Amino acid sequence: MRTLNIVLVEPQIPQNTGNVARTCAATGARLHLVGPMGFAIDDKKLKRAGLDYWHLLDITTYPDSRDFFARNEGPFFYFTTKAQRAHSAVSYPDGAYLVFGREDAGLPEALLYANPQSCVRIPMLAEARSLNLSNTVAVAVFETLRQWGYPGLSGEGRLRNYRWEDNDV
Ligand SMILES: C[S@@+](CC[C@H](N)C(=O)[O-])C[C@H]1O[C@@H](n2cnc3c(N)ncnc32)[C@H](O)[C@@H]1O
Repeated sequence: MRTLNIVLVEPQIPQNTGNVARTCAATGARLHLVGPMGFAIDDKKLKRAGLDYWHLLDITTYPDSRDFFARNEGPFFYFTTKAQRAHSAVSYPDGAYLVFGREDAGLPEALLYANPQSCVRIPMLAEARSLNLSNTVAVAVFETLRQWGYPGLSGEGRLRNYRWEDNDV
């Protein structure tokens, strides 16, 4: 079983973190929440967006980035609109940490300039400012899981009695 780590640095909007928590719970990704955050971990909006998936979640919280980087060795991949390389051009290794910035300010520029080779961008129109944080995480998680062959996940729903024909789209 492979390990995927999702890191939210200073998230501010509880519904975004709740959505991310649900994505992590449904895929087995570990969630790391790095403070200071814009809400309390027991916020009702956070729990509501995560629905009843919290018991499936492997979650760790950190007071700040210094504590997070002291306790985790990477490899880190920084998701930022400022990167030169597309997120899908990278082969994500087992144990990868996908790192995302706060909704208003993104990741600190000093961190990005210190690690330009590890920065990736989900392609967008040049004039678009950014994607929503929780959508960005979903795209990143599923690109990584696609590369890994969806380990431990099921691609089979309940429509089992249907047989695909060659001419089905
Ligand atoms: C709402 S965005 C932050 C916007 C901020 N003004 C910026 O330019 O970074 C929140 C986070 O989502 C991620 N993100 C949003 N759009 C992205 C994209 N196209 N490629 C990579 N990461 C993206 C980044 O991690 C970003 O820090």
